[in-house]
Amino acid sequence: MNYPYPINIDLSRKQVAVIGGGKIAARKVAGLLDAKSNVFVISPSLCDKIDPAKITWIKKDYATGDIADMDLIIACTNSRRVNRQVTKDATHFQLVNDASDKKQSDFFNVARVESKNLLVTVSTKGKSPTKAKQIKKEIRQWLETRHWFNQEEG
Ligand SMILES: C[C@@]1(CC(=O)O)c2cc3[nH]c(cc4nc(cc5[nH]c(cc(n2)[C@H]1CCC(=O)O)[C@@](C)(CC(=O)O)[C@@H]5CCC(=O)O)C(CC(=O)O)=C4CCC(=O)O)c(CCC(=O)O)c3CC(=O)O
Ligand SMILES: NC(=O)C1=CN([C@@H]2O[C@H](COP(=O)(O)OP(=O)(O)OC[C@H]3O[C@@H](n4cnc5c(N)ncnc54)[C@H](O)[C@@H]3O)[C@@H](O)[C@H]2O)C=CC1
Repeated sequence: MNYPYPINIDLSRKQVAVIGGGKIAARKVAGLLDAKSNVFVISPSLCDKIDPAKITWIKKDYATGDIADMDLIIACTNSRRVNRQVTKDATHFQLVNDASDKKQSDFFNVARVESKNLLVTVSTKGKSPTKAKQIKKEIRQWLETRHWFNQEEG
């Protein structure tokens, strides 16, 4: 992604589909629940890091048509073929993240540092997620030395 357009999205009134129920799905689901979105997981299995009480679990293999009513979609099965099919099935008004192939993604997830009054996000434009994670940690260490970052008021 050479020309990213950064935005913060309010997902609290949106339906988000996560295809796949493994470790990566668990990370994406955690962020989506923090954002108060309505999460639907489409997957035959669910790892123990995803609480079925907090999502709608559609217990099946992905099939065309499953994402018809979804606003935002994250494809993170361990099959690149299935993930690619999800991108193919999406309409032009749905945004898809293919966690296994950045070239097939309309949007990327970002690393973040957050407090009550501040949100700092980090992206390497898809070049190195591990580097984004490391830079996030360094930014957090610096921010934690700033009084206003830790302030609860204001
Ligand atoms: C393009 C993007 C799309 C997206 O997922 O949105 C993407 C893609 C891919 N990631 C891969 C691997 C890893 N990703 C992580 C971690 C994170 N990845 C995240 C984002 C993004 N990852 C987007 C671009 C971000 C940017 O612009 O910098 C973070 C920041 C946010 C989040 O996931 O929510 C989160 C850190 C969260 C945090 O700690 O804060 C780790 C490390 C770890 O898990 O500890 C590894 C293993 C090490 C390695 O392999 O490098 C692979 C290869 C998969 C394979 O092997 O097939 C692909 C596929 C590809 O590159 O095509
Ligand atoms: N973007 C990112 O941050 C990262 C992405 N990845 C990618 O994510 C993929 C998934 O990784 P993990 O979660 O660790 O794999 P995993 O093996 O833990 O989980 C895979 C999940 O996909 C489900 N699944 C398989 N076929 C399916 C189908 N037809 N329909 C619906 N669900 C199906 C399985 O039931 C399982 O729940 C990796 O293969 C890799 O390509 C890996 C690391 C980081």
